[in-house]
Amino acid sequence: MEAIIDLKNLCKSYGSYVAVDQLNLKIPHGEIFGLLGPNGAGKTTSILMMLGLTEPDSGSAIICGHNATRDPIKVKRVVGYMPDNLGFYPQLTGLENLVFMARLNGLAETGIKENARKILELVGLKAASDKPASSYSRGMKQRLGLAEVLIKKPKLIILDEPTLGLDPSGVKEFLELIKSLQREQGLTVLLSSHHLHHVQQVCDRVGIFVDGKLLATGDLPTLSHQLFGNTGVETSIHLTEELADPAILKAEFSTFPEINGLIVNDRILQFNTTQDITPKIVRRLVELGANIQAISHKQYGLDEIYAKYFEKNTNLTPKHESA
Ligand SMILES: Nc1ncnc2c1ncn2[C@@H]1O[C@H](COP(=O)(O)OP(=O)(O)OP(=O)(O)O)[C@@H](O)[C@H]1O
Repeated sequence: MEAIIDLKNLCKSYGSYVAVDQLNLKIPHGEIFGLLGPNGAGKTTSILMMLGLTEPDSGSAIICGHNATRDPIKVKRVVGYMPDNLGFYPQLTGLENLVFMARLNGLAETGIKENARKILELVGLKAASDKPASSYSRGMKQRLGLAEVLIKKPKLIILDEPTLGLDPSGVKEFLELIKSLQREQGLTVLLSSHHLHHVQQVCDRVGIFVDGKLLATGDLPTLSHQLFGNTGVETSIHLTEELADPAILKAEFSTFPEINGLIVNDRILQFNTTQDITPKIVRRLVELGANIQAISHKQYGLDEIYAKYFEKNTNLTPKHESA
């Protein structure tokens, strides 16, 4: 299937500062992709190149089959973009703002208000449609921003830091809305964020973007695998007494294909495994006569993955400062 976003060797510098460095990325139809990176990583610059609003120094951005640099108008027709700094006419109602935006986008006048009302209902603003935008909370403004994006019936929506400034319940609700749009309307979504947990909640795949470089892409297990090898899960088992012969135990567990490592430290057994096989390990230990006192279990999440990438790349971070 043709990729909705197809970026090849995309580069952009501001003077001697490299903001985006050889960005390669394909996003298929129907995916929610999270571009995750700290402030200044180059996320907005990449998005602007995808929209044809900034010209790349080299490389290409093909969006829904159109070259963003050569055909920005065609890209604009099929992509809905929500920037991180939303602006509305405060004295106009939500409905009036939306109708105004629909006209700006050249949408047909027939049924324009009915359609706007439907979209406002879809994003959960039905009750507030006739209230001025100045009375909207941050979360409501984000929803109105999303409504403005959806009214042009885009194939792809690009959301730059959509959860910025929302409280935890606002974040949850907004992300659930995005997910339901993907499910019900088959939308493809690219969202940028520097919040790990937000991205983790909703994205099918994540790209970790640091210092202009896309360091890794994949779903959580894939990223975990790339970073931690096969040691994705750590299970620690505390026994009531020390083992008489740890070598026997090690030999026994060496036959488990999921186990990559076993460290025996007095009464503590630490298993590194490709997947969570805690019940299987416990069963075998009990069969071998071990008395278990406690079990703890840890699966690497996006936090560890993110931290690991930053740890790995701390030597890259000062690049900007030295520019
Ligand atoms: N027009 C510009 N002129 C010079 N430097 C720029 C320009 N636009 C962006 N930059 C620099 O390029 C780098 C990448 O910026 P960009 O806005 O793409 O990052 P970001 O990941 O979106 O971060 P943020 O979340 O802070 O917006 C930053 O260091 C920024 O200062």
